[in-house]
Amino acid sequence: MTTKINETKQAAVKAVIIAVENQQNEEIFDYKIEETKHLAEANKIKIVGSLNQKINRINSATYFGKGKIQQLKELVASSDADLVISQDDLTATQIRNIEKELSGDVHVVDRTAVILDIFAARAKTKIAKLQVRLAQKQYQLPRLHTSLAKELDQQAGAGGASFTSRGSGETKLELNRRTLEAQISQIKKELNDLLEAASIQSKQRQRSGLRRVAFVGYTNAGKSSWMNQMIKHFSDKVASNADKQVFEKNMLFATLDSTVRSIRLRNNRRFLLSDTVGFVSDLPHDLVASFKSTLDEAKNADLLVQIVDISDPNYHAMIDTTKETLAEIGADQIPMIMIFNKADLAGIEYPQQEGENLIASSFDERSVEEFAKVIDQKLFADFKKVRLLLPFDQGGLLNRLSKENDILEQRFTEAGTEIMVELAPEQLQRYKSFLKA
Ligand SMILES: Nc1nc2c(ncn2[C@@H]2O[C@H](COP(=O)(O)OP(=O)(O)OP(=O)(O)O)[C@@H](O)[C@H]2O)c(=O)[nH]1
Ligand SMILES: [Mg+2]
Repeated sequence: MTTKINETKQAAVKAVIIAVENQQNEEIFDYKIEETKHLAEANKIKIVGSLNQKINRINSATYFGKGKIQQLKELVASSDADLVISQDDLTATQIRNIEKELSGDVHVVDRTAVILDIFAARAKTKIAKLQVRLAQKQYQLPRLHTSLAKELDQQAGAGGASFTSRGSGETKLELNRRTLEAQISQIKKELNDLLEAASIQSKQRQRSGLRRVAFVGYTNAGKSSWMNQMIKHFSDKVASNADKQVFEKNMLFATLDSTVRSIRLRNNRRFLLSDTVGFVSDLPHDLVASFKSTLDEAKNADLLVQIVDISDPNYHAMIDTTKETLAEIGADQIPMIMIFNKADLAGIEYPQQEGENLIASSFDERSVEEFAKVIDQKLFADFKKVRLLLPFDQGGLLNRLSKENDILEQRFTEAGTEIMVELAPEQLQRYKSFLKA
């Protein structure tokens, strides 16, 4: 029976959430506290209490007012908490002042720090790691001279992450602004080089003329699961990694990189499908900025498919969160349909079309087939079936067309190759001189 010892050894960090409630956030206040709880849990932090104050203005020195800080002290002591997590971003002064009030080893962080921590722990690829490092450093910059800043740097340097769950041994190293700025530009440079190499691929895709669809939505809604189902059933087996599945897991922010796969429907219509990072409310601006290239996958899509976990009681708020994040990355004008996913858990009949949207489960083959139909109708609605006559010296065109479109008929005549093909409006424009009267 060593479990007891193991338990104490790995005892989770215990934290108290503090939040300010005002007219702007009262409607979504509970949802956001709930969200922070989940974020903390994802970092193996146990929430042992929460405290909120109804004030219209946050105290610039101590976040809460005087009396509330007193209550916080008592709560932290009685619940034996090691950490305080603020719902709003804190300044260096606020962190320092609250920590002083609490004394002892209790640390104060904000929700943004918790999110950065999760991202740091999840990042696997070189690009994702650098993107997180960049966001961390930028977050650190205005918070220099707090205990957090020192520790952050120490952790990042060691390749580790967690700065909400404190390790022991604080560094003596005093970081100055210039060192940090130099590190930031170094990371940016490294990242740019890597992204440049990667963007050659994405430019090639852009030029390919294939329609692009991106899964978007709240974290853990099932985007990667849908991606994998589409790869399994509709993969266009031309590229070497065409069948390669993506990582899906019941955890927040399982996906930090975007993946693009070529999909071929049963009627041979083709498009590019991408899976990308999930959203959460108030995603830190630094993170959004450093994940720009990853999020561009959504921004450059012709159609967005928002995956919604309809079994979650907060799914309406999650839809709003997704809408706000899409607006922040400049993708709110792109046409969008919804998959109300996890209908199996919600006890709703599926698959079921509701207007352009689908109630479904990614676990269900019929749902996947139904989604293929929905996509087919939506994505290719403006395609036109035409006959082209391509002179024999235009072999390149025929080659290109057969890569992007399904050649429905083909026959050789004296004047050239006559084909019947379905074209997108922009292709129709491009090939109009070859239209057969
Ligand atoms: N019951 C049920 N579970 C599902 C369904 N679709 C996905 N899941 C589960 O939901 C969890 C999250 O799935 P993912 O596909 O990783 O979610 P995601 O949206 O990619 O999440 P992030 O990458 O973290 O943003 C996994 O445990 C899946 O097995 C579904 O239709 N029904
Ligand atoms: Mg995912």
